[in-house]
Amino acid sequence: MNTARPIWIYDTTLRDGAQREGLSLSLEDKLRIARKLDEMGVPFIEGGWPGANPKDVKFFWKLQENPLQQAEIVAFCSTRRPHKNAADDRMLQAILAAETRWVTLFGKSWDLHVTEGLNTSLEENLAMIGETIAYLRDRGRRIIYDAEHWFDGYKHNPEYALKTLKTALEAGAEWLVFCDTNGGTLPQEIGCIVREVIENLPPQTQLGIHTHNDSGTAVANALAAVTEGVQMVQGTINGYGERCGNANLCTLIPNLQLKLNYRCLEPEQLVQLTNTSRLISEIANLAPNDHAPFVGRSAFAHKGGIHVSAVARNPLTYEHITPQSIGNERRIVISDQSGLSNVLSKARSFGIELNKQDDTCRQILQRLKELEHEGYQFEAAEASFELLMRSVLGQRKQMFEIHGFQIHCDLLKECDILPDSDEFCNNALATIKVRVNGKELLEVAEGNGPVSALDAALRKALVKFYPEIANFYLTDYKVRILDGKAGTSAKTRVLVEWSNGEQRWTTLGVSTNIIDASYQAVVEGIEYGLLLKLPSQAAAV
Ligand SMILES: CC(=O)SCCNC(=O)CCNC(=O)[C@H](O)C(C)(C)COP(=O)(O)OP(=O)(O)OC[C@H]1O[C@@H](n2cnc3c(N)ncnc32)[C@H](O)[C@@H]1OP(=O)(O)O
Ligand SMILES: CC(=O)C(=O)O
Repeated sequence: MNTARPIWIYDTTLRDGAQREGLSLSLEDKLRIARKLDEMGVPFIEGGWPGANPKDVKFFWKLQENPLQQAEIVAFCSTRRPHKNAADDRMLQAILAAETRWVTLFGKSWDLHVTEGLNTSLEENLAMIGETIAYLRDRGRRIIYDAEHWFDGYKHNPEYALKTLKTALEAGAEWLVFCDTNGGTLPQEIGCIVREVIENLPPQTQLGIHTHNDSGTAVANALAAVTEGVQMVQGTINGYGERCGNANLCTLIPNLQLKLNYRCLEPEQLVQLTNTSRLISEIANLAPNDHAPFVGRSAFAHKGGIHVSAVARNPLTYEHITPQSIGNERRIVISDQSGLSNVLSKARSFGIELNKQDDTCRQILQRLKELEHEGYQFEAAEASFELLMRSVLGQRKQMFEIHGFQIHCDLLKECDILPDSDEFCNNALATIKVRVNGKELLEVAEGNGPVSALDAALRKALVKFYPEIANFYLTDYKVRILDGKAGTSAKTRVLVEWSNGEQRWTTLGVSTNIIDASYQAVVEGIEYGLLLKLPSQAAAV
C-alpha cells in the first residue's frame, strides 16, 4: 500500500490558463483538454466560469451529456455582488445550471480590494462571502474557497484577512485556498504565512495553494506551502495563465511526487505527463517549450561530450530523475561540443555498431566538427548526420547521382495567373540531369519558386524508379543567415523537414547561395526518405 501523503491536484488550465494573453480555446479544445486531464487522473478540473461567456456555459452542458470518467469538474465564480441577494445574482444562477458537484468561489481577502476594487465596506465583503457560500451549500454544492490576494491581504491586515477565511469556513467551505494572486510573494514568506495561519485555523481544515509566476517562483511557492501542510495545489499545464502564468503542474507534480514523496498521481498516470503537456500545447496552438523542466524535449538532451560519456556509463551522473517516469526520453545531441561517446550513441540509434577505438569513429567526429565550423548544425538535422556517418563508413548506397541542374526564375508584372494584380507573378523552371540505375535522365519542371521547381524536376526523374517518392512531402523549411554582417553575400543554412506520413526526418544544407543550400537539403531529404525503406538502413529521426 502506498502510504505517502496525498496531494490533491487541481487543474485550472481551462480557466486561469485561458486568461493567458495569446491563448484562445474553442469549446472543442476545452473538451479535449478536460478529457486528457481526466485520463491522466487529475482529481479536480476547473472548467471555466459559467455565466461569464457562452462557451463556458456550453462546456458544462456538454459534460452533463457526456461526463468525465473520474475527475470532479468544477465551476468557478465570484461571490455575489455587493448589496444584492445571492438569489438575484445572474452568475450564481449560471453556476447552479452548470450542475457541478463542486464550485470554486473566489472572494476578497485584502481590505484594499474591498474598499477600492469592490467599493464596499469590510463588513459587506464578509456578508458576500458567507451568504454566497451558504446559498450554494443549501443547493447541494460543495465549496472550494479561493482567497484571492491572500498573502498581500494578510500582510496588510492579518486580522481582517483571517476573518474572511473563518467566514468562508463557517458558511460551509470544505477547502480554503491561499492565492498569491499578484505573484509577488517569495517562498520563505509563503512558508511563514502559511505556518502562522494554520495555527489560527481549526485543526483538520483542508487547505490549498494557488500561485502565480510573476516573481518566477510559482512552483517554489506552491512547494513551500505544501511543506507547511497544505494538501491541494492549484496550477495549470505548461504554466499557462494570466500575465506570467500560474504554477506549472508539469513541474510541480513530479517535484511533489518524485522528490518529496507525496502521492499526486498513480505511477502509470504520471508517465502520461510529457504527452499531456505536448498535446495541450498543440491544442492551445502554442509552441511547446523545449527547455521546460521534466517535460521539455531538451529536458534530458545531452550535448556536451563529457556528459554523454558519463551518462552512457550511468545516467545518474547527469540526470536528476529517470526520464521514463514522466514519459520523457533521453536524447543525445550531435554538435561541435560532441565527443566520441556522442558519435557512438548516435550510431547505435541508427543501427550501426561502432567502437571508440575504430579510426572511422574519430573520422566521423572530425568531419562533424569541420562541417559545424563551416556553419552546418547537425543537432536539428539528424538525417543529414546519418548520411554523413554512412559516407565515412562507406555504407552510403548511391540511389541516384545528380550531374547538374539549372534554374530559371521570372518575376513578371503581367502574367496569365494574376492579370489584374500589381504583384509580381513568380515563375520558376528547373532542368536537372540525373543518373539512376545506369540511365541518364534530363527532366524539366515548373514551380512557384526555385526550390519548388528543383524539387519537382528531381521527383519527376526519380518517381519512375522510386514510386514511394510521391508520398514524401516537405513539412517545414527554415533559412538562417550565418554571418549577419555579410549582407546579401552571407552564408545561409537551410533546414528542411520531411514526412512520408509515418516518419519525419530533417536534412540541411549550407552555402553562400541559398539555392545551393536548399538543393543540398532537398537532395539529402529525398535520399534519406528512400533509405528509410531499406531494411538494414536508416531509422527515422
Ligand atoms: C484572480 C482571478 O483570476 S479572478 C478571475 C478573473 N477572470 C475573469 O475576469 C474572466 C471572466 N470575466 C468576465 O467575463 C467578466 O469580467 C465578468 C462577466 C465576470 C464581469 O463582467 P462585468 O459585469 O462587465 O464587470 P467588469 O468585468 O467590468 O468588472 C468586474 C466586476 O466584478 C466585481 N468583482 C470583482 N471581484 C469580485 C468578487 N470577489 N465578488 C463580487 N464581485 C467582484 C468588480 O467589483 C466589478 O464590479 P462592477 O461591475 O460593479 O465595477
Ligand atoms: C483565484 C485566482 O485565480 C487568483 O487569485 O489568482
